[in-house]
Amino acid sequence: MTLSNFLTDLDLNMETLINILDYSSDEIFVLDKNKKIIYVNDACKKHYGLNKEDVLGKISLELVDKGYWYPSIFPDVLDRKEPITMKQTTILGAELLTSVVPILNDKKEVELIVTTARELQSYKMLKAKEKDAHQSKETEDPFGSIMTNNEKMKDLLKFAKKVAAANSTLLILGESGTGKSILAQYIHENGSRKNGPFLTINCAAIPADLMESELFGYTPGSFTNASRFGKKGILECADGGTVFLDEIGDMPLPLQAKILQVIQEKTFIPIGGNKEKQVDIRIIAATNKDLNKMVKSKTFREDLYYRLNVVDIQMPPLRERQEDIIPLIYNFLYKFNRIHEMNKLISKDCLELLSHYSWPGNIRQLENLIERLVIVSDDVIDIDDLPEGMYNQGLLQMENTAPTSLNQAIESAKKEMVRKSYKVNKSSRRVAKDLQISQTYAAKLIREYCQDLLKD
Ligand SMILES: Nc1ncnc2c1ncn2[C@@H]1O[C@H](COP(=O)(O)OP(=O)(O)OP(=O)(O)O)[C@@H](O)[C@H]1O
Repeated sequence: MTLSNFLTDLDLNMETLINILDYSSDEIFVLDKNKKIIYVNDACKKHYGLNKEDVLGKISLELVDKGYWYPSIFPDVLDRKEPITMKQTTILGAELLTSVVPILNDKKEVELIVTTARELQSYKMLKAKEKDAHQSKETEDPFGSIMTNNEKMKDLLKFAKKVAAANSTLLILGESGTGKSILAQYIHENGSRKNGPFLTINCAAIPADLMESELFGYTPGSFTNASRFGKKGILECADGGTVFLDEIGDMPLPLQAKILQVIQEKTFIPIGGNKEKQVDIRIIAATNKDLNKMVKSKTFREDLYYRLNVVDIQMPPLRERQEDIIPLIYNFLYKFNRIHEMNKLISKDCLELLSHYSWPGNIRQLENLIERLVIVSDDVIDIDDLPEGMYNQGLLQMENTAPTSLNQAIESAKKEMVRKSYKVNKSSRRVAKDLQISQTYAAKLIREYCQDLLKD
């Protein structure tokens, strides 16, 4: 069979073509002469965590300004009117090799700009990013290693950057798994101590006596089983840097008193010692407990609470950052696909359900779930692969998100009818007939509402 026969048999209409382009693992991106994005394929989701609808019609510079990718390549192409290939980094940490080809009209003016972008290497989520040599100041990724699309989180990160510069003690509050530890690290990396050590102790994970020796160290022979050389504690090892006291709400009261002295006097005495040691450290503490309540019940020292609470930062739970759920899913999918040498995809229905789930364990729960799904699911992670409780709760939540306006209700009825009809009829011509609309309009609605079905 020749290629042309094959294409004729395929009934290669617009729908089929768009469907084919969405299968491409490379991103395809088309701009008009005003730098308005007039086409993008499905790959934009995994590269930027954005749906096509969020991208189409936007001026490319708006997305560059929001940090979705850098450096910008289009000004150069418009200027030079010749193809350019360059390395770019996206907001999700994907490294892309991007080729841009300008299409010129008879007058040698740029009519269209066609871009293809291929992933170069794994997403570098949460690792300090080396700045790309081409990266200009204006297009610099504004939040470094922490990824977010949520406005409240962006404000929080700006605030964190500001307080990073000061040397004050900080308290980070928030539910478990919301990213308190990585925020502490972010603050350290953005402050004047960034070249010093960043050491963490998890007060909930180690017994009280061990915690004391870990923090303060001990002198030679100070207790049975102690090393005869003694040992430096975390406070001393972190001199010139930052100590992160994770889960400080679990620190025993006697140790709270010793930490208070470190904060106030910058001095401490190692276990078994009699000489004070001086340290230059910044303390950042975090907890998911209600310290105020603990102060009232006398399980947390009031004076320490006020010393720690000079500046506090409240991490929002993931359920209040709904726009971050899908990008984070793609990040972790990418990460675990690479770690486990897999190439799993995720269905649109599954994504929708997960974005309505309440995530009580926040980002850590999401990360663990995606790793499990990458390992246990078939080629495409689907709703059936989810733990039952999650499936039921997500579904319930989706059903409860009922339309709140007439327009939304019409939109959702339209979507349901188009999807139903397309599932049965499988072509825009038959859908048009079924719903008594023009074929062009039917094709448009199918593209809008049935992307996932087009691939079946
Ligand atoms: N913005 C983010 N982008 C990507 N991954 C994140 C983000 N925030 C948190 N994570 C990941 O989620 C997991 C939990 O984050 P982290 O340990 O910082 O949370 P936590 O609030 O300190 O948790 P806990 O209270 O249990 O100590 C980590 O694996 C972290 O890498």
